[in-house]
Amino acid sequence: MSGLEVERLRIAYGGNVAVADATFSAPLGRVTGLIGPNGAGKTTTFNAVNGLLRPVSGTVHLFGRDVTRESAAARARAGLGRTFQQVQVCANLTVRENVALGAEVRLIGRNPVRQFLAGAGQQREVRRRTEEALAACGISGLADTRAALLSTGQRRLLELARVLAGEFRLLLLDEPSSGLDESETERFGQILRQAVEERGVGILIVEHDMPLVMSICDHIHVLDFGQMIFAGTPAETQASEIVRRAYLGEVETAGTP
Ligand SMILES: Nc1ncnc2c1ncn2[C@@H]1O[C@H](COP(=O)(O)OP(=O)(O)OP(=O)(O)O)[C@@H](O)[C@H]1O
Repeated sequence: MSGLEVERLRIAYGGNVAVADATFSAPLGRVTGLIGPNGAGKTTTFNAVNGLLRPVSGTVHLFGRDVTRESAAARARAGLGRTFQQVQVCANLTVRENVALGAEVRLIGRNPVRQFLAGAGQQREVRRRTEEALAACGISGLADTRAALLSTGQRRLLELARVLAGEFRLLLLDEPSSGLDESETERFGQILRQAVEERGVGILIVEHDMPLVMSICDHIHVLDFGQMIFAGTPAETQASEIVRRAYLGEVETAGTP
């Protein structure tokens, strides 16, 4: 089944067009990269896919359904997961409690009465998913630690574990490796590949860390000044003269793709 399909998406802030007629897809069972220089329109595109921004024109299909007019909450219920550029965790809860939130929202639902009445079976399932996600992200040893005490890298892993504990079918990741050191980034990449291969989910990732992008993506789309300028495999993207030129001003800071 199809994951995300975006067609001729146009997004403007006031009169300024930030994304111009972008067409791309992110199928299930694949890691798809969305890259481009600073200000290219990647986060703006994510926000429109997610439902936080309304496009001027164009369509967003999720799992074969047109969700262009649907809210962010409805898209989340359909199976769209997301992390943000700024890590968002509940600082006063423990790592385990944070991760359990991800499992509870999807299993028990939004209705507080249903949460109160959640059966033992559901609670067991929440616990199982929580422990599984903690282990997958290598943070079981931190389960009882308050999130406020974690390093940025550990918070990133916590955020990922919370999403993995839920039931998303397609995950949007916005610069997930920022704040991670090299070995944490490598582990992060392995966790993502594992989720795709074992659960058949799809991932769309915006990321500046080119070694990570090149090692985990099956397919890459490149944005520049709001336009899709290239799409191809990691090897094709690395070899592309068009992509290289788009990145020229950033060679020293981000590394060329
Ligand atoms: N809230 C906003 N209001 C007005 N213009 C905005 C807003 N957010 C982004 N822009 C503009 O839209 C364009 C695309 O920005 P966007 O943040 O989507 O790019 P990006 O590719 O995610 O950049 P980065 O890699 O730096 O995060 C930029 O020109 C930016 O200045």
